[in-house]
Amino acid sequence: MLRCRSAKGGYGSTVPTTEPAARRATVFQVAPRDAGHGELRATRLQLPSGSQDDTMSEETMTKKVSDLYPVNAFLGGHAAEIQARIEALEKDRFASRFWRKDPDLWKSDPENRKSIANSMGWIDLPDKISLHAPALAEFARDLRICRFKHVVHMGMGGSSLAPLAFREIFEPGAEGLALTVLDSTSPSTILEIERRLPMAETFFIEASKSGATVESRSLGEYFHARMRAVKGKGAGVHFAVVTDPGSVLVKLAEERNYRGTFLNFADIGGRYSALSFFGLVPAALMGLDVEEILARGLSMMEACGPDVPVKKNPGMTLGVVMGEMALRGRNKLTVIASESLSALGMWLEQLIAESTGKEGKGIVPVVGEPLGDPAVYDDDRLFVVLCLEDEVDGVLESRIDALRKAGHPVIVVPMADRLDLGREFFRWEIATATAGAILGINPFDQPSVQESKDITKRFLEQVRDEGCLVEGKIELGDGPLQFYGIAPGAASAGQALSRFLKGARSGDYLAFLAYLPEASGVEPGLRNLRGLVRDRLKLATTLGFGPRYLHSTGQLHKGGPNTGVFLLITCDDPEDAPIPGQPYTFGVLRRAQALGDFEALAKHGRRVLRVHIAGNPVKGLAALEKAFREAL
Ligand SMILES: O=P(O)(O)OC[C@H]1O[C@H](O)[C@H](O)[C@@H](O)[C@@H]1O
Repeated sequence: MLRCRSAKGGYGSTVPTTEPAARRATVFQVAPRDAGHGELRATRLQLPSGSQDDTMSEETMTKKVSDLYPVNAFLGGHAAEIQARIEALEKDRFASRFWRKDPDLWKSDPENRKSIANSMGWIDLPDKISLHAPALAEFARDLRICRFKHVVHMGMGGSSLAPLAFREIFEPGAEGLALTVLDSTSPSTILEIERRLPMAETFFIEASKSGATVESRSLGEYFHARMRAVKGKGAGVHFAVVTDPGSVLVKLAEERNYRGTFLNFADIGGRYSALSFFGLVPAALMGLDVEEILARGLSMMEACGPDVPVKKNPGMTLGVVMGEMALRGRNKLTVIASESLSALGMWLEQLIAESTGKEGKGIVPVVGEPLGDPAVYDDDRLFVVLCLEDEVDGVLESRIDALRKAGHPVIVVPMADRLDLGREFFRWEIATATAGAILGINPFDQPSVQESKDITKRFLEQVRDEGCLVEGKIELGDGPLQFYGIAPGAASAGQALSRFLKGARSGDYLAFLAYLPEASGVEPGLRNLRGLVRDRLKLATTLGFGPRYLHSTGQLHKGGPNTGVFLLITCDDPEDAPIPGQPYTFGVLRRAQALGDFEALAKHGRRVLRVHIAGNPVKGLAALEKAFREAL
């Protein structure tokens, strides 16, 4: 339902002063649908309450039941177990119960049953949200008419990773706005965006299901204050929120006359929200073909329907493979994504890690690790190849073939084109929820995420009370590297790392938790470290930039199996930015988040070491690589 209301503030102020008078008049014509005063038209898009409906219409589900989406799977000797599991699920009427949102497929205690029943609003999203695609296109058209050129999407985890995938995988449409996704508290990232984008032509989306996430709230306040400095009371026309009904953002948007309020379904968790307003609003503003993306999602939804046998269900069979492989020790789901699809890997990482990493169980997604020869991998891997059909070349094929020949299971998921992203979002959501049932966990909650947040809050209160963060004592300094939390007796960086890595066993993974700028030179430096550890120790490696990973793999790190070895890397911020209304800056917030997670990991008995880089992070990473070479 699209509801228009008028609000004070004027389009006039959003139009560059060079705007021809005729165009300005057109802008004003868009506005007065209800009030007729040439005032700002605010959009409020609310999804129908039918979201809680348990039943799919006959028509929807029988239209095109198909098994058109097979994955090409080599099961590395596990075909019999997988077949047996498929038969067991069939006997248990898994598919029809799944579509009836039966919580007992996962958990039977009252608390989990309630949480699961309230989290399955995503299963028919491609169908029920497609009604709203024209309204999204209209919203995007209004922004174009008002001469907006850029959109900044601010959100964390499930509220930003699908937009990031759209941003990285697609070129903006011919008339689309250029999308920037901001999911960081790094001062240099924030200031770079502020310097790069002309405020008068920039539109901001604050996306948060809860409306309470500290990063998104701080970013929203920062850029609203900046816009007010430029536009005064007219700042609101540059903003929209995507959130759940009743969140503080709804009220805020009303008070500040924001241009748009997109109310999502409350029964969809962040990581299952790609095809809801959280993913689709930025996609529409980029000028993407949202209707076609949803049509692809719908075709997968139908192929995964309640009447399709599990063995022909492209989402559930994938989930069975993921779950069964994990139970058999192959729980490092290693994504080999072609360059153009690498951002899909980041979305998948959150979906899989946060959904399955709990109760000491979990599937560890390994994304962005350089592809190696079969000999550098332990037998804890399940490989998944994500590629566009026309990107599969002889080199990739022969490398995949080598993995198969060495006995590693490999699944190839080809996409006909980029629009198939709609299809894959849906397939992997079904697959992950199915794998969750096999592992016997609730795939829709994230009980361990709060702990780091609580400790971070304690550090920030310390700043409020004492004026600064207390970081603990540097236990070893070696050139630009300063170590915290090392085993006693180490006299050099190499020795500190050697002692730290000594206990790493087959089946463990090394996670690099980088509170570093995502600037040129940093990522290659970290990539080198990953390659080194993987090749020398045969350990799976992961990389997360802080604070993004807290909302992605953070749950798995603390709630999953105690097989992670964590190297947390911080560095100095060369510049900083204030957070309106707070006694601390973005730089302090980010450091408090790093310290909060370090403490939470230690509390869970995880093996964790912190190294701080003094000065240039690229040089620091080079020193770290040298130390790793000494240690391994
Ligand atoms: O959308 P929000 O309420 O701001 O939540 C953003 C993120 O916050 C937490 O970290 C959760 O673990 C994520 O699942 C969620 O996506």
